[in-house]
Amino acid sequence: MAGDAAPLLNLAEIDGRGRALMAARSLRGGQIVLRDSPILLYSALPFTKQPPPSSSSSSSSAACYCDHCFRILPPSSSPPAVPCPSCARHAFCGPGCLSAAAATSHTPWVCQALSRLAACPLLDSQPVERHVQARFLIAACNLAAVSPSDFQLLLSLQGREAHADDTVAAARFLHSLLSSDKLNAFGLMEPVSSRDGGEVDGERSVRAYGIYPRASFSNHDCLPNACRFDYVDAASDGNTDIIVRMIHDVPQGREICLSYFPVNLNYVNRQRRLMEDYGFTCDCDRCKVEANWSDDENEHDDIGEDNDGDGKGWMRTPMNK
Ligand SMILES: C[S@@+](CC[C@H](N)C(=O)[O-])C[C@H]1O[C@@H](n2cnc3c(N)ncnc32)[C@H](O)[C@@H]1O
Repeated sequence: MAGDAAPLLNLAEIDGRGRALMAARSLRGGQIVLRDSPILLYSALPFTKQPPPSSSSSSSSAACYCDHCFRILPPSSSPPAVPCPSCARHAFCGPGCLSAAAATSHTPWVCQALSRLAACPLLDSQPVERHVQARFLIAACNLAAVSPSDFQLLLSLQGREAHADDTVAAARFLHSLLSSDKLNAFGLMEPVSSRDGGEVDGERSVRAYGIYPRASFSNHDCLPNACRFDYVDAASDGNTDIIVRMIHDVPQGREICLSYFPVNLNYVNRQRRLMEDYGFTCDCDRCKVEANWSDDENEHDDIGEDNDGDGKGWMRTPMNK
């Protein structure tokens, strides 16, 4: 992409689909075509009234994550996790993440905002999705303060520039931020073994969401030609980058698509999810075929395992994507 001497991907505008990633030259199956770093990361976990159990004393089977790099904190971590000195609610995998967080993702303002929200009695009646949206808004407002250029980039993903001069602009701004959360976030999945075998309601759950400015341009296809991977727990110093790898060869000029959820969903569930979460009807080659299947065939249970994951399921691993 941008900045490479001979880019593998370029950006194009496609009628009815908006911006899209295209193969700038022929690409091979297995080839890594994009590495991307997040401009924003936020926890996917609901707020709880109690501080999370400390990593050394926990007997809970639920996993705890570093609140900066989102690596798993092992139950008896050595060296132990470092709690935030102000709130003690948030923990970091080491002094490096603690000091990086204090300057970026867990500034004193974020710390106070999260603590106030956690103490808010109204929160109990809210669905997890609202908790996550609140986390996103706090992280996004903080980004505006700590990295205005990344904040502008975040807004540009929704095709809007920031105008904070009047009420309408402010409302648009908030709307665009919340849409951005829904449309552009990639889920970093919990490890397979962290909760009851890693499956919640049949799908792996998400530990954190990230906004990846270049990968965000990937459109959806129910039979994708690329998939994305993360390696959050693999690096000893934390790694929240994602990579996009080709599933098979494609010629120059072909659009590069991910699936926004597990590919094993049936036609009806895929269409429902795409309309509810992303606001479009999919007319990919697979949907054209499956649209003609009998009701019986289309309403069978989704089959197989969620074999990768991104909250939006597996291939694209943006929000739930
Ligand atoms: C993460 S964004 C992808 C980039 C987007 N096209 C853009 O211009 O910013 C997701 C949005 O892209 C559009 N989109 C993605 N896949 C599509 C598809 N297969 N058909 C139509 N629109 C699609 C939808 O508007 C969706 O909400």
